[in-house]
Amino acid sequence: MAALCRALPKAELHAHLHGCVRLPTVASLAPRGVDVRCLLAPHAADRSLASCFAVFAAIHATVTTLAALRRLALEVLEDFAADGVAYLELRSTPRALQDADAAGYIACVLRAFADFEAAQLAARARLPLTPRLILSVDRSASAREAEETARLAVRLAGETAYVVGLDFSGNPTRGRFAEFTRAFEEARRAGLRTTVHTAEVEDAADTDAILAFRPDRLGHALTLTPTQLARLRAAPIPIELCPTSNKKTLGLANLTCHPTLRTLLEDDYPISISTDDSTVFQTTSSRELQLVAEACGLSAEAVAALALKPMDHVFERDAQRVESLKAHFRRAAAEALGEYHRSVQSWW
Ligand SMILES: CNc1ncnc2c1ncn2[C@@H]1O[C@H](COP(=O)(O)O)[C@@H](O)[C@H]1O
Repeated sequence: MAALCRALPKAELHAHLHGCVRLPTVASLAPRGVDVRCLLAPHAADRSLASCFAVFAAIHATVTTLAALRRLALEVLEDFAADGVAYLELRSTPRALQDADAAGYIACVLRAFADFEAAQLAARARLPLTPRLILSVDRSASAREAEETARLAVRLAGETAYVVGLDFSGNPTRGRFAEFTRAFEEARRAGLRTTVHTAEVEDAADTDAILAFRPDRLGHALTLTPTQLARLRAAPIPIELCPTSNKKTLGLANLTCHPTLRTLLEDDYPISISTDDSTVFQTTSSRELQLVAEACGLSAEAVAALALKPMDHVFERDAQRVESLKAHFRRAAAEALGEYHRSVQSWW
């Protein structure tokens, strides 16, 4: 199953740039006074939300220049491509660096995307990765900052195909979606797609406000009340599930205790399986797929279908491109399944 999951083409829809950085890079860049030991193995066992946010603070204190950000972004793209991710919606929160403002930060990430694609083309990559960017609004920030981020996202979406949406994330114990609705309405009016971290911790009123807004996708959606779940079943909004992240932040013994995974799979609800923060949770897109397959006893065909499923709710705006990506996915998945069955037969 591990080999099949690695070989399948994957679409990663929920990955935060700074949560996916390479550890050795962060360790080598960390300035004096910034302790990055919280990223290392023994500490990684504790990934409560509080621990995650301590890690993000250490990474942000390390990545303070455009050169560091560019290196980081290129490495993240390389790592997802090496894991067989063919379509990636990476998200990141614009912030000022020592040598750039928030707009300069995003311009740097977009240049890294373009350079990465040019390098793939030159290398004639067999399964090239299509990168897209979602700008994140941090729920700890002010409504004014959120509106600036929304306006930046709208402007850039008019200038480049790379920018496809607006996300709401950050420490879920802070802020409320209702304070930021204006920014998200502005983005939606301008044609941008929206995804909102929802019910990562228990907060039924916040979840009600998010569901009333009806974003294009929901992140996590873990602590839903029965009424909220029924509402979603009646009118589905695709959910981005991040199994290892969910297991760790909720403190679950294993994935079979996940509050929604099995029921959403059984309902054929629109979901995507994602990493959230591949470094913080020490995982990959392939591994997340494999963990779900093992926890839910999926057949090889069901896993291949699950890998393809997110392509139905990507934020890519070019419909023709989505269709050609899907065709590409189906061909590559058929090859991976063929190889899997051949290897199982020869094993017997
Ligand atoms: C664990 N679950 C999570 N829940 C909520 N927000 C999260 C998150 N994981 C990451 N982020 C958000 O992404 C930022 C890091 O990447 P960027 O600096 O934006 O590239 C974090 O600071 C947080 O705001």
